[in-house]
Amino acid sequence: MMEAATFQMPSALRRLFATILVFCEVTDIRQLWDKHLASMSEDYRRNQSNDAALEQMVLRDISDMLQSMGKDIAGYGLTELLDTDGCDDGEYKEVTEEREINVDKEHLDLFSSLNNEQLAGYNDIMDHVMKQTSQIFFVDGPGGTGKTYLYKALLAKVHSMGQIAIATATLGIAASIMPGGRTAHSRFKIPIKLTNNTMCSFTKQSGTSELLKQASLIIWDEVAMTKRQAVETLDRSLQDIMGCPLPFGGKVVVFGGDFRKVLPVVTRGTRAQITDATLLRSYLWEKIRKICLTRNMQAQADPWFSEYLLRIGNGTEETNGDDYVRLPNDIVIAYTEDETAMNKLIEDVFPSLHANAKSREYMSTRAILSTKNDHVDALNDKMISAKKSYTIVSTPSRMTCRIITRLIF
Ligand SMILES: Nc1ncnc2c1ncn2[C@@H]1O[C@H](COP(=O)(O)OP(=O)(O)OP(=O)(O)O)[C@@H](O)[C@H]1O
Repeated sequence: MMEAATFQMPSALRRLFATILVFCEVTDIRQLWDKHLASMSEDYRRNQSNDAALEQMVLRDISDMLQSMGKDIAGYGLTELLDTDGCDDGEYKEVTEEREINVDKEHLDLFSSLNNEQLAGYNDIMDHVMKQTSQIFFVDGPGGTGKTYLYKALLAKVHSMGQIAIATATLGIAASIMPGGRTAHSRFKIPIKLTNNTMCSFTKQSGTSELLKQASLIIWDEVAMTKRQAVETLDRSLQDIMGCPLPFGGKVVVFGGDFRKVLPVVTRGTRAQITDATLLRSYLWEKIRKICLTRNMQAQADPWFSEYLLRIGNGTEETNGDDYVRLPNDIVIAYTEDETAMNKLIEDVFPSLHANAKSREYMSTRAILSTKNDHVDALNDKMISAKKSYTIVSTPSRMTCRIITRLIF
């Protein structure tokens, strides 16, 4: 934390703190908290001078992150997180925050560039928003087909009409790319332990309840990764606060995701148990209207690759007896004992690197992914030792899907 505090933003420090809580065995959490609270709250201090309120803001952010990792901040012996579901100046904080979300002109303009599939979905959803008629949607599309693009266009439209649109996602990273996005668990206060009867933990008089009542549109992305019980919990709670027996209390709800990707985590679960935990097995599934996006907007320049990915995701690509898919030779760099393969990988991903190393566009649109830090270090060392002033980043990036398959075998 001390090292990170010297060069990290406060939000990154808070994320690091939450990660340490979850994955490390800290002997004195309180001491770690006291030592780094000031650095973790630097950004909030600009608008908040009261120390107690400041501490609550940091606690709330860390609590949200812990919640997205399936943990409860109450179990770490930190200062108690007060329930802020209060009403100031006649309006709840949750509602004010949502109303204050700026409408991004760029996002409003996305409407004019939606492809046919996106546009059909957009019109259908907006039709229900305008008429306020109950409907659940599921935007089904493999990665790169423009689900987020569609959500951004929808959110901008609803916000521009002065109405409330709630953007959530199962994962924090997916939520963060939507305006006002929060993890679904923290936004809807979904309990960590789920049964077939659980309810969200907000009360009918709370700010969260008021926000949901006022919402014209609710978006929940990457829902394929969450357990169906979490979605069903929201369904029950919305019916309860709206006093309406229709799904989600009659709200317009848009789910999105891709069941070809990662499914919910079921500890030591069998394949059948994992499948049973998905939204596909929920009583809600048959009530959901599907919007299918099939055109890969990210890989437009490479239709073969986009179709290949689709075939793998759909399970239609030929496999051998053990369910393995053979990668075509032209996207594989064959492993060699010496450094030939590694050199080829670098040259393939970073062609004419020396000439382009100072180009932000060039460097930010390519990366080599590696499963191990040791390999990242080896690649970095190799490039740095060639007296070039750049590094390979090992973070997963949207631009790297082509590169993932170019690992050395
Ligand atoms: N209609 C469109 N016109 C131009 N670009 C588009 C369009 N739709 C999507 N894109 C671009 O395609 C890329 C992938 O889109 P997006 O991130 O929305 O896909 P996604 O389905 O959410 O992917 P993932 O599931 O991996 O998150 C982005 O760079 C986006 O800007």
